[in-house]
Amino acid sequence: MLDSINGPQDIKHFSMAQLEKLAGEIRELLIHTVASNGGHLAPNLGVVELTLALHKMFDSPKDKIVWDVGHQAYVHKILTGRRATFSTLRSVDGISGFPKRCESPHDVFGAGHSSTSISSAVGIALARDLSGEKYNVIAVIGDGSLTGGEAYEALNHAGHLGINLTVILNDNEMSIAKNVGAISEYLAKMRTAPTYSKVKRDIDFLLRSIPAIGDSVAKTVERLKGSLKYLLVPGILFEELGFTYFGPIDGHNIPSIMEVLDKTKSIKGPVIVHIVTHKGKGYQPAETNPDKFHGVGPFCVETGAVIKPNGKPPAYTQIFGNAIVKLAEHNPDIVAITAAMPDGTGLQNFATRYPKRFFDVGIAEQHAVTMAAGLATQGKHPIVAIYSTFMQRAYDQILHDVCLQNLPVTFVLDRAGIVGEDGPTHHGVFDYSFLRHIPNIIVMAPKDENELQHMLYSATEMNAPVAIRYPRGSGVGVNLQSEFTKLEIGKSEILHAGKDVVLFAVGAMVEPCRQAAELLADKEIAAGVVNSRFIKPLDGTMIRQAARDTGIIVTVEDNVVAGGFGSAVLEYINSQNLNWVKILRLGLPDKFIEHGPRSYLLHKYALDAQGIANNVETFIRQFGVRK
Ligand SMILES: Cc1ncc(C[n+]2csc(CCOP(=O)(O)OP(=O)(O)O)c2C)c(N)n1
Ligand SMILES: CC(=O)[C@@H](O)[C@H](O)COP(=O)(O)O
Ligand SMILES: [Mg+2]
Repeated sequence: MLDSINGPQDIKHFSMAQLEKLAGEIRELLIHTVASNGGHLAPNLGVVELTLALHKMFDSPKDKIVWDVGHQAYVHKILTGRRATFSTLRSVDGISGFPKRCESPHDVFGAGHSSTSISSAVGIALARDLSGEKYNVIAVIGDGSLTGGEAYEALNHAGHLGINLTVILNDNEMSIAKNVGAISEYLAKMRTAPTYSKVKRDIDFLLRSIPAIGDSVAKTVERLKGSLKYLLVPGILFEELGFTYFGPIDGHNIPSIMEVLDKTKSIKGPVIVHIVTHKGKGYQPAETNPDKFHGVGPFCVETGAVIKPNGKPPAYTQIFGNAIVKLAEHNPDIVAITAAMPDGTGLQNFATRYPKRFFDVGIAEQHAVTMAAGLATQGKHPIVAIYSTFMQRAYDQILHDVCLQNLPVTFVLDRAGIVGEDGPTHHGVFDYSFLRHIPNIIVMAPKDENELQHMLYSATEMNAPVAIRYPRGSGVGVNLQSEFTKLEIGKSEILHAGKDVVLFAVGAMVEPCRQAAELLADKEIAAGVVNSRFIKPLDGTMIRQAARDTGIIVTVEDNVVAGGFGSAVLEYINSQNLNWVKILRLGLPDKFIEHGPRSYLLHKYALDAQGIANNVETFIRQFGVRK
């Protein structure tokens, strides 16, 4: 049946039985494709029936379906002409793991970062109304994404406008980990909102108990009041914002979903449909561990065991997670904050060990940073662990709330540089550029796992805003030191000298530069290598030394060249009138980097040893090696 699907029109005539059968086939395709390619399995298994109902009841791409985060849009892609290419999911030149406008007219809005769907849907609906066109606009947002502030900005505005649009709230009680927050608790109450019969029972109980006047009656009245509130106006929060609320309904019951969607078409103004789903539905390992199968690497379908590349050194994430626990033992002021990603950032051990000093704020990066600033004003030392790409959300909070007040907050940016298959929405390649120009901040990047430990310790001893960034995945594989040492701010280190050129490498680029120097030596080019360590403040002494010794400097970073580390060195050289210096800046170009394996992309963009060596050799030949 699935092989006959080449577009949503192919399911319009399907019966319920056929749709149920198709759902089973889609689940099989999801499981086997993600088992091979990796990806977001649990979220997609949870929206199979919803997506079928949406494409049955609406007419995409005339009707616009917007996905929040979009990590759960695989079924949408399968139904909208990408079944045959679905096996290329997240692979080089294959289809993206997120909606992309350039990939299909059915992908009406690109996504990857959370809580944007309602805002974009409002914009699309406004454009529709301004041009007098007629079509439905639907935003699909998860309960986790509904913890993101932008979602409320959009709900507030949509209610104010009274605009015609439908929000589908996919409530599976999960963000990546278990969902957090008062909204999540409110949704739980609505999921378990008392049915009429329960309220009736309460009333009966009350009446029977009148002779026994006392606290039992008072409690019952209280309970009755609580019940009535949810019974008489379920979804009161949304209703008060101007939405018509439907739900909660079974998000795996296609006829129920279709019935409600049909009703929404005739309702004026914004509508919210609250569906309840099971993340990972249809694949036992994912149903049991929806957090592990939220985003998963290749795995064995039979057992659900993730296929781990053997012999890999521990990930930087793990090094950070262990180091922060160790530091917290001796420093009671250390508190840790995550924005809905305790596992991804490595804070789960800290959370277990120091539950009172750990805060998961939900997908709320802006709140996380300003809350950290508040904590810092009262003597705490917050460690804010947020992926580089998601830290972009909190740029003004870093600048305005932390750095302007020069508060001791440590930002730990995991997934910096090229992340790989998540692609352009997730590569953390801008943080050097959006951080280094902010006054008061110190920006560091470790060459290996030991230096990460030293940087973390140093940051907790510096009474200033500090950012530390490191890449996704394994470290270099050095023997881990048990002692953490304090680094001198702004001090870099010479790894080895070279009379022809000096490579100023930073962070994850140090190791490939060390290897590149060996390749260059075979070409009789003596390249020095500096582990720069600090993107801000720069080690001016080292730069001036290199200017005098070789007059040729190459900077290497896994950040965009524009405004990055190399730009900082260039500015410094200019400010010191070192006009004879020739400088080559290696890094990522002024474009969004596509998805693909991290190693493949580093090679493609010449940020592996061979690429760096080739570029340096070409540059040197151009200016002649100093005799
Ligand atoms: C701004 C931002 N922060 C964090 C993330 C990481 N992230 C991706 S999906 C997700 C959880 C989404 O939960 P929900 O919306 O409930 O979708 P579900 O996976 O449960 O279907 C998070 C935290 C992100 N994509 N964007
Ligand atoms: C969809 C999303 O934003 C997250 O699931 C992200 O893909 C996690 O990235 P890691 O797999 O690097 O933790
Ligand atoms: Mg969820």
